[in-house]
Amino acid sequence: MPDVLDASPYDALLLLSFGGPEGPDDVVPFLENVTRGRGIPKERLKEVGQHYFQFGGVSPINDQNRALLHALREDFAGHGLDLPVYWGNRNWAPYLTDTLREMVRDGRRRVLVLATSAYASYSGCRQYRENLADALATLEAEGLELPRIDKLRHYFNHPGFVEPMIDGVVRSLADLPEDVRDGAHIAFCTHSIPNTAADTSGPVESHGDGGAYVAQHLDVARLIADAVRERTGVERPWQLVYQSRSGAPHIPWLEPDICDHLEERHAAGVPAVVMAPIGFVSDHMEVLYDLDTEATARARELGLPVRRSATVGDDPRFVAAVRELIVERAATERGQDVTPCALGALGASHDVCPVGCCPARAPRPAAAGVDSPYA
Ligand SMILES: CC1=C(CCC(=O)O)c2cc3nc(cc4[nH]c(cc5[nH]c(cc1n2)c(C)c5CCC(=O)O)c(CCC(=O)O)c4C)C(CCC(=O)O)=C3C
Ligand SMILES: [Fe+2]
Repeated sequence: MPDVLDASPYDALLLLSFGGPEGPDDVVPFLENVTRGRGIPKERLKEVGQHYFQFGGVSPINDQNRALLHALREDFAGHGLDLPVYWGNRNWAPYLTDTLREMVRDGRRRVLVLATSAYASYSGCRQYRENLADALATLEAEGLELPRIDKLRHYFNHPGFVEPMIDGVVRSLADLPEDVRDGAHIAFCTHSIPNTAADTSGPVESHGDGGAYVAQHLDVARLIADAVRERTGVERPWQLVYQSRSGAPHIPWLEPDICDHLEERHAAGVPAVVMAPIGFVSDHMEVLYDLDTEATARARELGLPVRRSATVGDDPRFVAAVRELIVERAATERGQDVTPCALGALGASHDVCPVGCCPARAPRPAAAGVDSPYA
């Protein structure tokens, strides 16, 4: 028998994700769910719909979450962590509200949330918290007793998130033709967001150009680049670049875009590039289309060899990291003195989002933070 791990006071984990379409008929309603009230131009939506149709209308994200769910359950069982795991999405079935209702009916009273988003920002954090508040409001209106909901801290700098990505970059470099391998640059890729959203990402005191969003990505990029240099014995230039921009062209979003970056590197004589999608937890559509399809096609036109390195997905080290994060947070909630596990210069992120953290354009209730209207 393994030692028993203590998850109390928590009685359930909720894997909370984005959700994605599972067939052609799902694509338009999914996009409507995602973009409701967000002012994304129609042209952009048509284009993004095509990305999904090109893959049979199926996003891989749901199967990736099913695999993660399975791996978490196996890992918990194997380590004596007695904590049931549920799964709900913000934008597609199984919907968060339905999952949370099921959890309440199962008698769950203290829910810990694992979001499939590792960094600070409105899109990666508060929007998830707003959707949790919406779900709680619905259950409240149904007369159900509301559980207390906490959210695990941002895990971008947890070794179980960073180490699989180091391996991934090393593997991608090894996969490049030998004559371009040592000269290859690394492009660390993440989702572009509006500059204003980046500047206000994270706690108020960390605001500055690019805010916590950019600072956290730079910290991870530096960790990976340093480890890759140590492992391969070659110093390679790297840069943080962006992808998947939407929104009106006159509103500034984080740049450079990966495709422009590849052109610029090629023009500068760089012989190859590894694209490392550090902003994402699994190989979902933003990776499959924006990097593997669009950016890779651009590179081919240029004659620039590129490789795209792996996301963590259900890597056993990431799964173990989730378990460690749970045990750590549960101990903190029980009043124990805990040293949170984190790599890099920034240290562990806060457990509970402070007031004003990654604000929305229009204030809305958000659960699992200091400013939550719920207990
Ligand atoms: C920071 C960030 C992450 C990473 C953190 C996290 O993972 O949460 C992320 C993930 C994802 N984004 C996804 C899909 C989409 N995101 C969109 C739109 C937007 N994303 C934004 C930001 C982010 N997005 C923003 C600022 C917008 C503009 C509209 C708005 O301000 O809300 C749109 C609308 C069309 C478009 O314009 O692209 C779609 C379809 C999928 C699912 C992929 C699949 O199906 O496999 C995933 C995992
Ligand atoms: Fe997105």
